[in-house]
Order: sequence, then C-alpha cells, then structure tokens
Amino acid sequence: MCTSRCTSRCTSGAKGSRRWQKIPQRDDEDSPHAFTVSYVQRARRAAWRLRDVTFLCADAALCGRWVRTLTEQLSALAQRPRRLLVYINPLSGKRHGERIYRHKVAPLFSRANISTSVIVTQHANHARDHLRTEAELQNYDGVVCVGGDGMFSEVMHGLVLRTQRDQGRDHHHPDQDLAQTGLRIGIIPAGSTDCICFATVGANDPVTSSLHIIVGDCQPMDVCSVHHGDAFLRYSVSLLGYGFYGDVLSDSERRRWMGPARYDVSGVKKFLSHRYYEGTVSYLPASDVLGTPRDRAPCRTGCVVCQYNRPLEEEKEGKLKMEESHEGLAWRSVRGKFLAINAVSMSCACPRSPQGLSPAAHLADGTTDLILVRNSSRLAFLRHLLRHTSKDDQFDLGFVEVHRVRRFRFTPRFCQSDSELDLQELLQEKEQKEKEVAGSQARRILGQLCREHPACCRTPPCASCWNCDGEILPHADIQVRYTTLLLLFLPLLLLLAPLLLLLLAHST
Ligand SMILES: CCCCCCCCCCCCC/C=C/[C@@H](O)[C@H](COP(=O)(O)O)NC(=O)CCCCC
Ligand SMILES: Nc1ncnc2c1ncn2[C@@H]1O[C@H](COP(=O)(O)OP(=O)(O)O)[C@@H](O)[C@H]1O
Ligand SMILES: [Ca+2]
Repeated sequence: MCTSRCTSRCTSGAKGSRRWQKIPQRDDEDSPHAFTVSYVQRARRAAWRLRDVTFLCADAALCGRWVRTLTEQLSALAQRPRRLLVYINPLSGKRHGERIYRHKVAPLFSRANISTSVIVTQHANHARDHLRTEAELQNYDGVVCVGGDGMFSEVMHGLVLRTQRDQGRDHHHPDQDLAQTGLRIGIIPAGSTDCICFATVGANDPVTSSLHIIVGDCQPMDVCSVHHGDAFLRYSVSLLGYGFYGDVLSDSERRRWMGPARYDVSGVKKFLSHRYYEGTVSYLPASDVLGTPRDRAPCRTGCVVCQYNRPLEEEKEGKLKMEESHEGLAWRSVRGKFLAINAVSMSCACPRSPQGLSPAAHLADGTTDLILVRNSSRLAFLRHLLRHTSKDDQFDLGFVEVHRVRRFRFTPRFCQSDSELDLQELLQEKEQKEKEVAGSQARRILGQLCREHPACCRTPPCASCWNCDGEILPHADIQVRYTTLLLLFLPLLLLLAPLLLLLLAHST
C-alpha cells in the first residue's frame, strides 16, 4: 500500500514516465506515517555514498510492520558486524584521524546499529600489543584501524600473532603454516600513503570504507612472513622493498613532521643519490598458476585467478610437500647490482601510483610479484619510476624483470661468503677493489666484519634496508614466504553493477 501511493505520486510527477522520483522531505504533519531506508549507492569511481529513501504509509500499524520486518531481515544478515573494536592513530598522515572518525565514520556506524569500543593509541605498537595480549576478541565481529599502512600493519600483527599463539603455532618457524584469523579488519584511511586501502577498495575515502564495513564485505588477502634465519621479523601484505623504497622510507622517517610530503622530498633525494646494492635474490617461481605479472586485467573481488591459484586448505599440505621435494630444482637465483628489489603481494596502487607497482598482482593468490630493477642510468631509472605514475608498462624496460613467486630470499653481497661467489667474479672484483679509494676499502672491511660477526648485518652502511609495508626491517638478509590468509572488510567492487543495499530502516 505504501509503495503504491508512492508510485502513483512518482508517476504523475514524471508525466507518466513511471520512473521513481525522490519525494521532497515533508514535515510530520504532512506525512505522519513514514519510514526511511538508507542504502548504499555507487558514486564516482570506486566511491560509495549513503542515500535515503522515505516511504509514506497509510497508518502507523503498517509503518511499524515495515520497519520491524526490514529490521529483522537486516539483523539476519550474518556477515554484517554488530560490534567493532576501533583503533585510531592520532598522528597518522595529517593528524586528522580522530576527526575523520568522529565526523565521518562514527555517525554511520551508529546509524547501522553497530556498537564500538574506540581506543586512541598512545604510542607506537599500542594497538598491536593490546590485540596480542589483552583485547577480548570474543566480544567483537571485527577490528577497524584508522590510520595509514603502518597502523594497518600493527593491527594485522596483533591479530595474526594472537591467533598463532592461541592455535599453538610457532611463528618463528619459517615453514610453519599460518592459522586463519577469525576476525576481519577494516581500514579507515587517514595515513600518508594508504596503499592497502586504495589497492583493495579503489579509493581512499573514509565514507566508502565505512560502508564496506557496515555491509560486511569480505576479501581474503595474501600475507607474507619475513624471517631472518630462524627468527621471525614481520608480516607484510603490500610492499617489501629494498634499495630505492627502503632508502626513501628510512630517509622519510627523519622528516615525519612534514606529514605525507616527507615521501616526496625523500623520493627526490634518493632518486638523485642513485645508489645500487649488490646481492643475490633466489626465488621459487609460482609454476602451475593462471596469469602473469604482465597481464592487463587487474585483480577484483571474486577474481578467478585468485580462486584457481590459491591452494585449498585440504590441498595445502600435499602442495607444500610437492614444492619441498622439487624445491632444490625449482629455485632460481639472480645475482647482481640492484637499484630496487620490490616484492608486491597486491598491486600497491595508491594516489601517487594509481595503477600500482605491479598492476596485475593478485590480492589473494598466495603469490607475490618480484620486481628486480638492475643498476642502470639515472635517466633510465627515472623512466621506470615515472611509469609507476602512468599507465605505461613499467616492466617493458631492459633492466627490469618481474617474476611471480611463492617464496624468495635475499642475501646482500656483504653477507655472502667468498665460496658463494665464482672465482672469475672474485678476481674481477679484486682488481677493481685495488683501484678503489678508501671508502670502498672500508666497505670491504665491513663486509668481512659482517661475515665474522653476523650481528653487524643489522644495517651496515653498505646495505639498504627493507621497507615492509612502511616499517623498516632490522636485517637485509631475509627469507619470505606467502600464504593467503587475512580477511578484510574491503573488497574491490569496481566490476559490480550499481548497488542498492539496505543499510537500515527507521521510522520518521
Ligand atoms: C622521483 C619520482 C618518484 C616517483 C615514484 C612514485 C611511485 C610511488 C609508488 C608508491 C608505492 C607505495 C607502496 C606503499 C608503501 C606504504 O606501505 C608505505 C607506508 O605508508 P604509510 O604508512 O601510509 O605512510 N609508504 C611508502 O613507503 C612511501 C613510498 C613513496 C615513494 C615516493
Ligand atoms: N599514538 C602513537 N604515537 C606514535 N606513533 C604511533 C602511535 N600510534 C601508532 N603509531 C605508529 O605510527 C606509525 C605510522 O602510522 P601510520 O598510521 O602508518 O601513519 P602514516 O601513514 O602517516 O605513516 C606506525 O609505525 C605506528 O606503529
Ligand atoms: Ca598476491
């Protein structure tokens, strides 16, 4: 009844076109019995917006029945979160995290009847340690972080480490499978790069992210474990970058006061310094997979490549055994001088690089795209970097190679023993070294020191450092393994038809 009254109004308003039209807001006297339904509508690009539609009813009883029925239907949607644990980093990005949450996010959560516990962090690793040790996770349906990639990384570490401990898994063991976390993570972008949010949602917009969380979207995601020998270092979900991106990050940490602009200043500085680093990258290619890093199609929600490539839980053990038995044969090594070594488990798209460092990398296929940028001229490297910011193929350059891999390891030159290098190379090196000035002799002595005292492998000056989702790793010599694990509230929905998802109904 309500709908027919509404339709007849709309029809007459549209001169018989029978198209739905928005009814102007009326005051209570005019429409005493009405209810409003809020829904999600796709706006420009990947952005989502909240819209309202008001329905008029003939009487209060009918209005009440509609509201009750809609509310019941909405509560029956099990994927929607009811209780969220929210961490806000007040210092992320331009330090607007708290304001963004209070003004843009909290009102949406409260309209969707989601209850929240909000913690504004007091220091670095506050969120990680709280999640890892104290948080009563059984009281929540998900965790939300307000901040940048570093904040996401904290929350992810807290959840993943807590899960491994609860399941009795030793996270220090490099071959230990990761146990699946029970809670999804939502990201409200308020940081400097916000690559994880942009690469999964397609936009850095707090309202869009909040709506994805409210409707209970779900997206699995690859997590890689980074080890140094038998010691666990960190997990990563986006970029593991040595050389250029490691140097930019370590330089930018000294300029935090500049906010997000610190990356531009450090980026230019490190581009001009044009440093290369020697070492060996060994990798286990992801054979038997669909797709390559040179594909044109990006990863999307429901991606068939991810579904095909990701080993099913029951296949995992067999696959791992097979991999291990072929491991010796399948591993490949590349030795050389690198301007950058980038391992990206997702595209790493962000506003600075809208296609990302590897536009066709997959979110949840259990692989990473390993990009090796060999030493080349400044101009050539600039061409490569500029291609990060455009649609041109950044791999179509002689000094750049890309491999889709399941594992890799890196050993910097100064950590390699002489027996690991061939004689020819050593002789050439000796000759060259003899001609070199005091600076490089110091490096050689340092290299020797590194071999004799492994503790000094912690960032000697001849090394770069790894940028691990925006955090600096304390070792250059690492082993990396990928698993598809984490669940996000944030899927890419760019391919879906326009949405009309009911959020909530309330009487007016
Ligand atoms: C000289 C011109 C250089 C132009 C290069 C532009 C390419 C930018 C690609 C950026 C890829 C970003 C990958 C994501 C990294 C983030 O995890 C990390 C931390 O983010 P946050 O916690 O939000 O601060 N951000 C960076 O490492 C910044 C890299 C910027 C490099 C210019
Ligand atoms: N209250 C806090 N004070 C200082 N550092 C914090 C606080 N909360 C989180 N951090 C740390 O700040 C770093 C940067 O956070 P992030 O949210 O990524 O901001 P940005 O994108 O600006 O780098 C992270 O390493 C995180 O551990
Ligand atoms: Ca991947």
